Amino acid sequence: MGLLTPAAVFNFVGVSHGFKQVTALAVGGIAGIAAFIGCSLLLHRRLFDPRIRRSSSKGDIMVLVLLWLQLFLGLSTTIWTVNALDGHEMVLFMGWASGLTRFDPGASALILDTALVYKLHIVLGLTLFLITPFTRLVHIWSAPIWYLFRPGYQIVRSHSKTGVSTTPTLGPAGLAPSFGGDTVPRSHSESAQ
Ligand code: HEM
Repeated sequence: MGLLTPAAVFNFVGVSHGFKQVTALAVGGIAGIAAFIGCSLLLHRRLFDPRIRRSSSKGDIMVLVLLWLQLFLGLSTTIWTVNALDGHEMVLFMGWASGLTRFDPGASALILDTALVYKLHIVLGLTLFLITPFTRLVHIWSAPIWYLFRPGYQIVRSHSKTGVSTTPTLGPAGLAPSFGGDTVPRSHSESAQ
């Protein structure tokens, strides 16, 4: 959003380039660190939890690896950005982004002299958009408002009469995980949790 909003809008509302740059660095940096920690945990789980690993396609793993790399590159840009707090580099990126929306073939010339890490981050960012239709990332184009209105068919575990643990356990390789208790649709469950 920040890159695609025309500079004239920021000028109109009185937000200077320096203020926008520092805000983007601070807010984006904090959000980026949180996302990096979360993505690392998810990637570790997907790679090293045997049950999750068995049900993951190559595409599922690739998407997480690319997102992890993208976050790493994005956070790395901050090392360069702290030396450009007046926002002059950010103005170049904004010019490049608005050039893209106008199909301006000369847009890339604006960012030719910026650090390599920005370019790697941009190439990978655009690649993530490119692979979206072929991976699980496709869900970013859906607006899941229908979830608010759908009937309750969430699957939950019933309480076992025998007192046997209902903790999910690993089934034989290649099969779905087995559960200690019966699995029943929520609408039939006596005590939906
Ligand atoms: C085509 C897509 C993308 C483009 C063009 C892009 C561009 C940029 C640019 C120019 C910066 C430097 C901003 C500055 O100077 O302050 C940046 C920073 C950053 N980007 Fe991206 N990015 C893209 C996608 C992504 C994605 C998908 C993620 C997360 C997975 C991400 C995470 C970050 C982070 C954490 C920072 C550092 C914090 C900040 O400066 O705000 N970027 N990005």
